[in-house]
Amino acid sequence: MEYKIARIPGDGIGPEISEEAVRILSRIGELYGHTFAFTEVDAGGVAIDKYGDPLPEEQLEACRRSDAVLLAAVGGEKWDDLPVDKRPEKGLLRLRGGLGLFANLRPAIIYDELRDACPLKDEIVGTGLDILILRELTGDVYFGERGGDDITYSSDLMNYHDYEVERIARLAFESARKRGKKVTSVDKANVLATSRLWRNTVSRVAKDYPDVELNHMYVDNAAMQLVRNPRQFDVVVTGNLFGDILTDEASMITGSIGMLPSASLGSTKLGMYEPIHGSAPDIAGTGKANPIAMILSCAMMLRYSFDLEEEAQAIETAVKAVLKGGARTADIAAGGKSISTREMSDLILAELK
Ligand SMILES: NC(=O)c1ccc[n+]([C@@H]2O[C@H](COP(=O)([O-])OP(=O)(O)OC[C@H]3O[C@@H](n4cnc5c(N)ncnc54)[C@H](O)[C@@H]3O)[C@@H](O)[C@H]2O)c1
Ligand SMILES: CC(C)[C@H](C(=O)O)[C@@H](O)C(=O)O
Ligand SMILES: [Mg+2]
Repeated sequence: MEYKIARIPGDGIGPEISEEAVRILSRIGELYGHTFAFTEVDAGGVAIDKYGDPLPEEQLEACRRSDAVLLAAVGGEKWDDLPVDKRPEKGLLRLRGGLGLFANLRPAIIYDELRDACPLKDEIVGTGLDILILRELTGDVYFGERGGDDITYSSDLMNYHDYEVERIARLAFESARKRGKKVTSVDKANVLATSRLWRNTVSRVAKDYPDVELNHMYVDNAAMQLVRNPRQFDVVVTGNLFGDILTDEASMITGSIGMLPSASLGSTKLGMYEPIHGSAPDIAGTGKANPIAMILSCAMMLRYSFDLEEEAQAIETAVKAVLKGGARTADIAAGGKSISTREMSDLILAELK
């Protein structure tokens, strides 16, 4: 069967890790008899340089015509002086909004093999820590009206509708049913009206899931609890901005931001898959980038957009085996010997037999 993938290499380390994703998927295709047909799509800084727009309409259309989108990362210092609506990151937001991808799944899983890179090793290594953070992705302050001049006054409107909260809350309860049967909803309902709406809506939806335990937590406390006792969490559901921040934190308690994949889903099978990290301009071109978050994002794509569970697990098993064998990129080497981006993906490829 042929699967059409829109591939967005983007900026910084993006093209480097995106290339590794193609190698891994091509091997999966050979092994299991699938064809992955890639169309390269320009988005982010590279598209600003080429077309003066971080996501020209025809690039978005190419994504719409695909079965899934594989995005590496966008952004970088070169475009840092641009106003928010013209920046590379705006291209990413337009992709998420334009494709209707309201649910961002960010699994934070502990790899016991990474013990030395894990700052909470004594608390969580060997405990099977597995948190699923569900981040609402097409609402909140990211998509609200903006105003001002960036110098004397500026504003970003934070807003949510009940239906936007309801659909992500339902996904959280459905996911929890298949896992640890616990949902923690994170908000700032002691201060924000949007969080009052969030909390009321999640509580209402919870009535349809009496078998799932629900607790509410303020975001500042959640940030602290993630470090103090991450094992209390099963599924975490939260808004766009809080989810952005908490997932970077969650990645670090499990070892490195270079390890965390994500799936952005909507109401159709067309999803977008991307590592949670950015374009890492500080290591771009050095061969130091960890390709694992990108490679695990491919596994999520196989699972959620293509229903290829066995193939998804083959990638995940190969990654685990390589980590078990001791291979480390610099971010997970804990000061020890490290290998390059290409060497890491060569090892993962070799495990895919
Ligand atoms: N999805 C995306 O495209 C995305 C996500 C986050 C940030 N960004 C953009 O990326 C640019 C840089 O942002 P930032 O520096 O705040 O965050 P970043 O995630 O790019 O980097 C933060 C730190 O983590 C390291 N890091 C990130 N990914 C790594 C990997 N795969 N392997 C090893 N180390 C890795 C970097 O070297 C850096 O020290 C900004 O323009 C930002 O807007 C894009
Ligand atoms: C680059 C930026 C727009 C993006 C976000 O804030 O959603 C990133 O930080 C992420 O986590 O995917
Ligand atoms: Mg982020």
